[in-house]
Amino acid sequence: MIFETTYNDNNYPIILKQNALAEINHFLKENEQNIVLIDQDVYRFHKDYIKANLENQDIKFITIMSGEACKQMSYFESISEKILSLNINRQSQLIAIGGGATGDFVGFLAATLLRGIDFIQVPTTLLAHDSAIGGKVGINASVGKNLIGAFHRPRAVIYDLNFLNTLPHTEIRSGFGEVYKHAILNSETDTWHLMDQYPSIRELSRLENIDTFLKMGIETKLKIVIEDEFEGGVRKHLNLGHTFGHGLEYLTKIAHGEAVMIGILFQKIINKNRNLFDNQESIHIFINYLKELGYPLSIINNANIELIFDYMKKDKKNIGQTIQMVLQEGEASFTIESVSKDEVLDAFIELKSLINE
Ligand SMILES: O=C(O)C(=O)C[C@@H](O)[C@H](O)[C@H](O)COP(=O)(O)O
Repeated sequence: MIFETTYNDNNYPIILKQNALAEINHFLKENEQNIVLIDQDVYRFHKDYIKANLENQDIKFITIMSGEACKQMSYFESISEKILSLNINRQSQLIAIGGGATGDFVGFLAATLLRGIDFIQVPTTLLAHDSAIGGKVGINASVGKNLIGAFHRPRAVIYDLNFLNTLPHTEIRSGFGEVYKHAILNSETDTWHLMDQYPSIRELSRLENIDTFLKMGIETKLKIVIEDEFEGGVRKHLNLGHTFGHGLEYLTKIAHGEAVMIGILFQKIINKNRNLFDNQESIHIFINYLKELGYPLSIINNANIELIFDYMKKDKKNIGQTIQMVLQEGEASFTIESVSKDEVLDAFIELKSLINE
């Protein structure tokens, strides 16, 4: 499958298929530096496959720390210096091979080195079907996630489904969180269809038909980011589950998409308390589903809501001193609303009691 963005200019393709990696050769620059920055674990597992697919065997590889660990300012500085020591110029390009964190980090290097050079996203996880598209790139600050960043479009996204075969369960659950989010944003039909296809972790870990749902996710995301690239309005909906999720993730270090799924649950409780889309029944169905898939709900028992709330106060959607959350008003209908501290504390007490029922 090939998708193409439909901006006014600088469009890029998203190539999604088994063995997509070979397509990268069409995007390598002749007589310029192409530098691969690759998650060290991905390099360990897949270096032979990756190198076998590259026609230019002189490409420089730099392995980087795996996962969120790379998204630190000190690491950003050291890798920047390393790349600059290779005498790059504005025609050079970076190639990010790894999960969402790798893409965010390498994209931010590309956005800032020499005030901006090209980069290619080669996502290797389920989660990265979301993060590789739309141009959000960045690193973390000590006070919160993704607080230092830019919007910088990739030149191409090459999504080789072969990489998904070696993902551990946590990583599958994490990516599935974003797939699920896209289904909710899209329609109730897609959400039920997804739940029917993957009723438990057994079916989910086989990832049968996952390309159908990745297609749905990518189409959903593309529609939104093309309408509102810089997150002035509708793009905020893509942050569903992230206000609480980012706080929980940063505090507990659980995987991003696992935290987002718990953030979606938190958002459902607030929806119910405001008589919006959810009710007791829909929340119970969702909790049971999360349990079937093995999401780490028990992490909530020892989480400190005051600390999570401090992270929520740093969320980029906030206006003035108020926390803004994505809430659901109806099927595929979302709104951004201010949420008070009392409301957050009440929802957290309810969340704790519901997961332990
Ligand atoms: O693309 C977007 O916009 C999103 O919000 C997608 C999110 O799933 C993704 O995790 C994103 O990186 C979060 O962005 P942030 O602005 O909340 O840091």
